[in-house]
Amino acid sequence: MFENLSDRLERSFKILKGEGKITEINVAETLKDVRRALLDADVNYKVAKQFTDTVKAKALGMDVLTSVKPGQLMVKIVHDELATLMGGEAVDVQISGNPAIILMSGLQGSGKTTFSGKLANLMKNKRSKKPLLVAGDVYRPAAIEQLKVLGEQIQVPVYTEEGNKNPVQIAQNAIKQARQDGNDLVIIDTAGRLAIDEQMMQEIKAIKDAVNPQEILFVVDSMTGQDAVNTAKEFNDRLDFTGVVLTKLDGDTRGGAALSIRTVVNKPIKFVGTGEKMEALDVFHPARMADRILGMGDIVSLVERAQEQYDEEEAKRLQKKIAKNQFDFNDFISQIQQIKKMGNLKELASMIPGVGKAIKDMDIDDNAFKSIEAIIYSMTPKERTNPEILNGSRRQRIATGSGTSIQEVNRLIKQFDETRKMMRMVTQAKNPARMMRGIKRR
Ligand SMILES: Nc1nc2c(ncn2[C@@H]2O[C@H](COP(=O)(O)OP(=O)(O)OP(=O)(O)O)[C@@H](O)[C@H]2O)c(=O)[nH]1
Repeated sequence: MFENLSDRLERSFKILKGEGKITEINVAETLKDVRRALLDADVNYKVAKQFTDTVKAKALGMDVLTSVKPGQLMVKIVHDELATLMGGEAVDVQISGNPAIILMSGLQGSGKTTFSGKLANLMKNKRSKKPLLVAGDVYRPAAIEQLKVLGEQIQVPVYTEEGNKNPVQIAQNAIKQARQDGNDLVIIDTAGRLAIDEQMMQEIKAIKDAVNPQEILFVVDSMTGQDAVNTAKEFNDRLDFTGVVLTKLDGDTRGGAALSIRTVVNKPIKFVGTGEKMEALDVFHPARMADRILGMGDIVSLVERAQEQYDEEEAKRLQKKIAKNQFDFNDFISQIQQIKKMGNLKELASMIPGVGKAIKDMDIDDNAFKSIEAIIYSMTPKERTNPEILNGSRRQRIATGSGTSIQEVNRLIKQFDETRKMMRMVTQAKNPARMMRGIKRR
């Protein structure tokens, strides 16, 4: 995401970074370039103009031209202004109240149902909440079904009233049910509507008035560009929502909506959706997003993502096995699964500073682990726990079973052996002499 914008901005700053050639003229030129880049990324015209005007004023105020590193100072000013444009500080979602009630709004297909599931999952796992999901789309039976499937997947109950066509009643009944069952968070998914559909706009307003939610989140597909900003405005006029959720930021979006929405509706962006999986949800941090736009990477989010998925118990168990030299193919595959849980590989790699641009045209296959998994799953349980018994004929059988080649199987087993040796050495590192002997033997 934002690739075009970060490329363009980087190019605009290049002139400024060149030594000794900075003049008032090329600062002005750069800012013109910045504005053009913003407009091309689908940022609202007024927002882009206001942005460059502010940057200019700040640059003059700080006497950029006579500073030691004018180029870097300009980048910093633009970075800080980008963060301010997107709201400055991260704003948390309100979950006080028992039950706390969160109402979803947004256009058809914006990703409301998927986000409702992701939010319930996050609240359950990270905030120790007991959420209840409510299927408030009375028009599309498939939408109710979709929510039920998600609920099952993340193990969160879903309240439905098939046959009842009154979403206000459904929402009220769901809240009663939540009180009875001790659910302290109610997430109400509603029917996707077109802003111009008066009846449907009245309906969601009626739900709001009846249940008085702590949060009304406006879910918007970031790929819709300028339209997203207009729709946000219409929904905000009617509902006075409390926050914005940008979905599909993993897609081929130009990102302008993210930059404009905050200014246009003056409501914070609270979450961003970055994929179809239930884990693909990030709390929105303006400064980190500014880093990303300027190609500085987002290492903090990457570390957080790793920590979230890191299973301490599992790590302890593994450590013990490694120490006893019992690390086997079952552990190997469980490690792969942990990495996969962190999300899309290309997206993860692009959070590393400097890597985003380098890999933007590269095809990083999310199925990179597929053949490894196929090979391991084609082993018998005995082979997985005792890799030593993998002789030639067993390897051939595994290759056939997994639809790979004997070379691939050999390569994997070799890699596995090396990993095991390395692990063993690291655990012996407390005894350097033994470790050195180990290295010499290799
Ligand atoms: N790549 C990507 N796809 C997403 C994301 N969020 C949702 N989707 C996909 O977008 C499509 C629409 O999402 P839904 O959650 O069904 O949208 P909705 O707003 O509930 O749609 P209606 O039920 O028609 O109102 C689905 O195929 C989702 O898998 C995201 O962050 N990234």
